[in-house]
Amino acid sequence: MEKRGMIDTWIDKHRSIYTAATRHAFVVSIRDGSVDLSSFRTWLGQDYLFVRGFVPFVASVLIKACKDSGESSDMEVVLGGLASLNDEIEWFKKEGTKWDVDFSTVVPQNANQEYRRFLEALMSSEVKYPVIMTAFWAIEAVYQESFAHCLEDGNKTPVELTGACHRWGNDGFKQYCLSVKNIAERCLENASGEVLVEAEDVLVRVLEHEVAFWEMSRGGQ
Ligand SMILES: Cc1ncc(CNC=O)c(N)n1
Repeated sequence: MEKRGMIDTWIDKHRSIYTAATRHAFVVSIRDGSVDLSSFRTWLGQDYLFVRGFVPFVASVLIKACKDSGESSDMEVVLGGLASLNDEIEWFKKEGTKWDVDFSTVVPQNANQEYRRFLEALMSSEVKYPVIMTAFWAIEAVYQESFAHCLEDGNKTPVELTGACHRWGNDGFKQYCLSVKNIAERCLENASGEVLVEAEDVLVRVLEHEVAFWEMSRGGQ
């Protein structure tokens, strides 16, 4: 049995926003096959821009893992995540071609810009390792939970969208998210009350940004 840590406690406490982030109408529409392709194209273009901004964020997590973590394996987990972003960017480019989305003309919407500004603030050297690890876990876990849902039994996910769902919904990504969660939990066990307050706040804010991010797909432009 997995030990219950702070993160599970916080997820229970903030269950409604967690569900809003992991079962958004856009994700549910992929799963039930009713998805509007212009929404998917909007998400694809916005997420490509997001992921480009996520790379320096993960790089800053990597630096903290090297400097502030007492465990040498933390660095390897984060490095694995950074390496998979390399494949991910290539994947986005192929999808862009497939769906006729020209990334060079995509304009970041407000929710995207705000999310990226939030990530930039977290990249400061002042932000404590347990706090950035909690944020990192939440960002990855929302995509893992959302896209895994599109592949669960009974799905009617359109075959041309299963590539996206497998990217984040596969078992390897699930295991990787668990590794990040275990790192975060270990750090939180030894954190001060002040750091715990900060980590919980950052967790909720990630979930809010993720909801706002999915919401952009409604615009469908
Ligand atoms: C808005 C958002 N959140 C999380 C992820 C998943 N991490 C890397 O790909 C993502 N692609 N986009």
